[in-house]
Order: sequence, then structure tokens, then C-alpha cells
Amino acid sequence: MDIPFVKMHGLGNNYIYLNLFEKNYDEDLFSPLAKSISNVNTGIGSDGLILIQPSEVADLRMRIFNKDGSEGQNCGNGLRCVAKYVYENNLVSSTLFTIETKAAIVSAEVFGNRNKIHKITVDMGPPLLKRSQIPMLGSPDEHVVGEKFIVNGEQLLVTALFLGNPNAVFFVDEIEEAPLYELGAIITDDKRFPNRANVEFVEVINEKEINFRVWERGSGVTEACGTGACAAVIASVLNGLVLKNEDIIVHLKGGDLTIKWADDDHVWMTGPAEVTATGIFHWEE
Ligand SMILES: N[C@@H](CCC[C@H](N)C(=O)O)C(=O)O
Repeated sequence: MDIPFVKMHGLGNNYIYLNLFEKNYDEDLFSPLAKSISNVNTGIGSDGLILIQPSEVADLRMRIFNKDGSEGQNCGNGLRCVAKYVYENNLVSSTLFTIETKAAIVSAEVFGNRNKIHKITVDMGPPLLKRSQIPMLGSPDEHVVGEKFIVNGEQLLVTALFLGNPNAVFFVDEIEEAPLYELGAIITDDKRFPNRANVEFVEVINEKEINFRVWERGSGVTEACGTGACAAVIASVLNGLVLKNEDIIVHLKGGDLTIKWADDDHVWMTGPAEVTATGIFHWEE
């Protein structure tokens, strides 16, 4: 089967995108296709697969499949790429529109013109802070802020929350020393997170700036993670390390995002999105 695709990235977090406004496929295709297409040796090479679809409740719908074929609930970098794509391809009429995801309906605003959108702001909605909402084992209504977390014989402090996806945030003194490969793979599958978790390491530079690295659930280390960066800012506010209702600059491996956890509880993410390739993927089941 020949499958037309666009490859896009948000700060290096790269996915293969399918425009399902034009053409639809069998539901059973997506998980194996995500695994196959993401393989850098035998596929195209990507952090996963993203579907751009019509929606009955919003202007459009986005679905995200990780590299391992699992489906995520949301994708911050994906939302910005999808927003750029639908506006530049005339699939929406105004610069402000809504996108349905598995986690929530969010709104996106694009800046630029039909030929080139250079910046996108997404209202990611409010975070969910209760253990039962993350989900994380323990007392259902409790929040998880700076909680003792022993893993691999090491004692860490975790702040966990749901912002589009489950996130476990750990603060480090030096971002380059973060145990990304050593502990990321273990923590993401830790039994305390029944739906697994994205694992973020954060170094606070000052009250308006943080460094960030991520091990993503289902995809491993990536250059950037939009939902994870939002979670990192929320965790930093909850621990009294950065300011609420202020623009916080998050330095990711692939570049910077501006994130604000506003007083009305909504989280705003602003950053770029780029198209890198378009083509046809030859799929053999
Ligand atoms: N890269 C994404 C998040 C993608 C989904 C995640 N790996 C999960 O399964 O939770 C982002 O930019 O938010």
C-alpha cells in the first residue's frame, strides 16, 4: 500500500504525519505502521506517527502513536506541527481553532500567513494533579510534589502530574549529568505508574528559565517534548522554583519553548514547527 506522508518536527521531536482528511485507513493499521515507519533503518525514522483527522467536536482531531506502537493521549510538539499544517493547507479558515486529542480539546493560534506559519501558541488546558488522575498508585486525592521515590537503589524526589500525558519530573543540579539513559527507561515502566509515564529531568537556572531533558513513554530519548515541558514548568511552580503566571523559557535539547502556567490554571505553550519532507511510504504488511 502506498501511504502519502509529511514529516514535521517541533524542536527536533519528529513525527510522520498522515492527512486523513483526504484518505482514511483501517484502524488496525496505525499501531504497526507507527513501529514500522519510525524505524530509521527499514522505515523513515521518527519518534512516531501522528494522524490529522476530521472531528465531530472540534475543528480537527489529532492522534499520536509512539515509536513502540502505543498510543499517547496528547503531543505538544505534534499539536504545533498539526496547527501549522492545517492552516497552511487551508483545512481551517481562521488563525484560531480547536483540536480534539484523546486527553482534551485544546485551542491553537497560528502566527504568519498561509505560506509560512512560524510560531504557534496552544492553550494546553489545566493540569490534573491528583494521583488517581495521573495515574500513580497511592491515596487517590493526594498530590505528588517532591515525594521520595526510590529506584535502582537511588533515592530521588518526584513531582508527578497529568498534562495531556502522565509525567514524572525530577530536579537535577546539572542537566548534562541527568541520568536520562540510566533511569529514564526504568522509571517510564515503573509499576507505580499504571499507564507508564514520560520522565523529565529539570535544572532550574533562575525563576524564569529551566533546562530540560526527557525520556518519552513509548519512544525513549527525544530532542523535545511539549507536554513534558509544560509538566516541567508546572512541577517547578509547585516546588516554588519558578514563577506562576509568567513566561518561563524551557531550554530543550532541540531548542526553546515558552510556557506559562496562568492564574486561571491553563497552561500556554508557544514555539515553532517545521516541515522537513513529504513523500510516499511503501507499506507491506
Ligand atoms: N512528544 C510528545 C508526547 C508524545 C506522547 C508521549 N510519548 C506519551 O506516550 O505520553 C509531546 O511533544 O508532547
